[in-house]
Amino acid sequence: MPNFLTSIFQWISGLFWSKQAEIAVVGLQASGKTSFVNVITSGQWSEDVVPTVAFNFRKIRKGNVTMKVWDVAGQPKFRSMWERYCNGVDAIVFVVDSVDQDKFKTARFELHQLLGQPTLSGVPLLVLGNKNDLNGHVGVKDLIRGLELDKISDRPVSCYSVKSILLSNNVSLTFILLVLDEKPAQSGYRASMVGWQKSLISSFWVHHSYRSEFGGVLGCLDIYSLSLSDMRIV
Ligand SMILES: Nc1nc2c(ncn2[C@@H]2O[C@H](COP(=O)(O)OP(=O)(O)OP(=O)(O)O)[C@@H](O)[C@H]2O)c(=O)[nH]1
Ligand SMILES: [Mg+2]
Repeated sequence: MPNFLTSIFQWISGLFWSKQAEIAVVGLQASGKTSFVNVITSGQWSEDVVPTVAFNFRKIRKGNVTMKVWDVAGQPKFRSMWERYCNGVDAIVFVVDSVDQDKFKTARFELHQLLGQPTLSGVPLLVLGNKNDLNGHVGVKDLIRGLELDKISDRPVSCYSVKSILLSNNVSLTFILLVLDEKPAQSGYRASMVGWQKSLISSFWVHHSYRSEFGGVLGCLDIYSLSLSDMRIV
């Protein structure tokens, strides 16, 4: 195709396929939120992270996807701010340190308290159990139980076990789009999930899928090894 036709084609397909999303990333301190956001925005893992004060805001564009990201601080004194940053977003990303099981109770409390805010009703939730490169981490099954994700019935919920140090920005964006594409059970929903699951399965080594076991949680996978170049933004 001549160049100008390709450009026109890209412009038209951009109109139909472009996605804009705004997300808020919350969770207890040191769970890895800023590390994850660094990966989404720069595609690179950085060792030099400092505890966030209040929040960081990032805007990124990749392919047809434009995403605004609020990376909110997790120390106790900042948690009352979470609701403000989550208000109006397309998805809440809740990051948990999957090794630090002593903190699950606090994480569960803070998560359910947040979701109980009337302003956030129905906002899709993506839970990332982070740091699965470390010994002693728990998989999605225990995360779902520990955080009582199966009790959340007023919004789409997904849970993935990951290591932010090994994600690429495509992979991270794909997770988020995955959540945004999950609709409450209705006709057509299953077909779209099957498509997504297939694209995930072809790109990842998936060790377990508990989807059928936990009716309330739409997508949940333990992801241990990734082929970083495979994920495509659609
Ligand atoms: N092993 C391992 N360490 C990680 C991973 N993700 C983050 N970390 C480490 O966890 C620590 C905390 O990471 P941050 O990204 O600052 O955590 P945060 O959730 O932003 O913390 P606050 O800003 O205080 O709320 C850092 O030492 C990171 O290097 C991971 O996937 N694996
Ligand atoms: Mg941070």
